[in-house]
Amino acid sequence: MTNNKTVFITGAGRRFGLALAHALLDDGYQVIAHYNTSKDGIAELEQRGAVAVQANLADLQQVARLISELKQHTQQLDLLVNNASCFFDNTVVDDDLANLSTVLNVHTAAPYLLIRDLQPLLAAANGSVVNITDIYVDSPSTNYVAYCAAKAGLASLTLAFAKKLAPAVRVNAIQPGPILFLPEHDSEHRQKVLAETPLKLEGGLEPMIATVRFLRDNPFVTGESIKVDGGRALLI
Ligand SMILES: NC(=O)C1=CN([C@@H]2O[C@H](COP(=O)(O)OP(=O)(O)OC[C@H]3O[C@@H](n4cnc5c(N)ncnc54)[C@H](OP(=O)(O)O)[C@@H]3O)[C@@H](O)[C@H]2O)C=CC1
Ligand SMILES: Nc1nc2c(c(=O)[nH]1)N=C([C@H](O)[C@@H](O)CO)CN2
Repeated sequence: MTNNKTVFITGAGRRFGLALAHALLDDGYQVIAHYNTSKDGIAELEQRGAVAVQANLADLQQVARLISELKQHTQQLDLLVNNASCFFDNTVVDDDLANLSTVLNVHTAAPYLLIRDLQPLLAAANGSVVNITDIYVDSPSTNYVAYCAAKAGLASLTLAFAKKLAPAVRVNAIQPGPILFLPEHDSEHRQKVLAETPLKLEGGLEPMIATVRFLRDNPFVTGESIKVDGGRALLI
């Protein structure tokens, strides 16, 4: 059963983006799922009727092409979720300056272009944008300096576009904490993070999905940023 509403999710091929895409398919949305390399997850979504679009968001020419492709698929956009992210630490960034551009483009420049150029489709639906930032925006990690700066840029875009696009379009953010560790995160890292997390658990993806639904469905919230972090922001 479709609700005749359309969502575009970046980074929908794995982990949170993939889970969110499945949840919005469950809600009856037409899902346009962006991916860069995760084809397996995307194939699952396509089997459920989602439309897949590929782009490396580090390359702003590909972002421009992605926007053109999107406009061929739909004339309205009820929800845009800027989720794509590359969690590069200082070593990765300092080893290759191209990675610095990647971090800044994926987290800040690409969302800027997507919101700017998809604004007419969002306004046509009185839609909204949800930007996925990070609790590190307010208390940057010294090990992920460029990543935190780029996410802070996305947080600033949230406030600016909330002002600029009102009343037709709402723009909000979610600041995750430890929702889902990476496979490479060892027990020592996990224990350290959970020691800094008052609720003492890895949040999982459902609290994030519930928060996207809250921001999507609440007509009187814009320019807001909600922490979904088990309280970890209190201690870092
Ligand atoms: N997991 C956690 O505990 C936390 C997560 N967050 C944030 O929550 C969001 C979801 O987290 P999570 O699912 O763990 O994220 P992941 O790091 O697992 O995945 C991020 C997604 O971004 C996409 N991506 C990465 N680089 C590029 C690129 N150059 N071009 C296009 N797409 C790209 C990937 O696409 P593909 O797979 O197709 O290559 C992937 O689907 C992210 O924004 C993250 O920063 C914040 C704090 C904690
Ligand atoms: N793109 C990603 N960004 C972030 C992740 C992740 O897995 N992918 N994870 C974190 C958390 O801090 C996590 O590492 C807890 O240690 C931050 N951003």
